[in-house]
Amino acid sequence: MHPILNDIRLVAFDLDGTLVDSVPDLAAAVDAALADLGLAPRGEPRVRDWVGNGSLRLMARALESAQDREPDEALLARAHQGFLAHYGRAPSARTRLYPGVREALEGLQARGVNLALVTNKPSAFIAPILEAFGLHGRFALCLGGDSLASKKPDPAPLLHVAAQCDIPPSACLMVGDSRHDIEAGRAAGFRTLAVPYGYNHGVPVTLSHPDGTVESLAELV
Ligand SMILES: O=C(O)COP(=O)(O)O
Ligand SMILES: [Mg+2]
Repeated sequence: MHPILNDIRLVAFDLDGTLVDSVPDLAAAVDAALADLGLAPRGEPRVRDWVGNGSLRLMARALESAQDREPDEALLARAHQGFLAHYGRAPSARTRLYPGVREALEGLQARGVNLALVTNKPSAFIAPILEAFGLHGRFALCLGGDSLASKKPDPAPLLHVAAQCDIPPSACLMVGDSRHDIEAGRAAGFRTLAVPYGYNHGVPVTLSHPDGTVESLAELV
C-alpha cells in the first residue's frame, strides 16, 4: 500500500478528472445547450479548464466565453437547464474510467478501507455514471454538489462523509484532481492526495501542495 494510506480508514474520491474522464460528454452537453441558444460551440479543450465548480459555474463560463461578456441571469438559467437535459440523456456515452481506478477501489475495499465519493457534479448524475462502470456498490456514501448547502472547496461535504462513517478526519484521505479537492481536504483535516491527469483550470494541481501525488491510482495499492 502507498505510505500515504498509513492509518487511513476512509478514502473520499473526487469523480470528474479523478476517477473518470468525463469531459467528452460534458463538452457535448455544453455545446448542445449553447446551440439551443444559437451560440457557437466551445469544444472539449476549453470545457476541460472549466470543470470543477459544478454545472452552473461550468455553463456560466461557457456562456461568458461564447458571448464575450458576463451572462445574463435568465439566459444562464435557461442554458443550465439545457445542459442538465442534454447531459442527462448521455452522461457516460464517451466517458472513460482512468487506468488504475478499478484496481485501486477493489484493493482498498479488500483491505477494509471505507470508500466515499464527493463530487461537485449534480448528484442526479452520480449513480448513472458509476453504474455504467459497475462501480456503484463500491461507495459507502456519494455526495454531489447539490447534496449539501455548500460544496468543495468548502470542507462540509468531507466532514459529512467522515461523520457518517464515524471516522475522525485525521484517519481520512481526500483524493482529487483539482485545487478544490486539496483545499477542501486540508480544511477538513483530511490527508490529501492529488492526481495530475485531470482538470485544474489549466494549472498543475501540485501548486496546491497536496500531501502526496500519484500518476495513477493503481499506485495506491
Ligand atoms: O464541477 C463538476 O461538475 C465536477 O467536479 P468534480 O471534479 O468535483 O467531480
Ligand atoms: Mg475533479
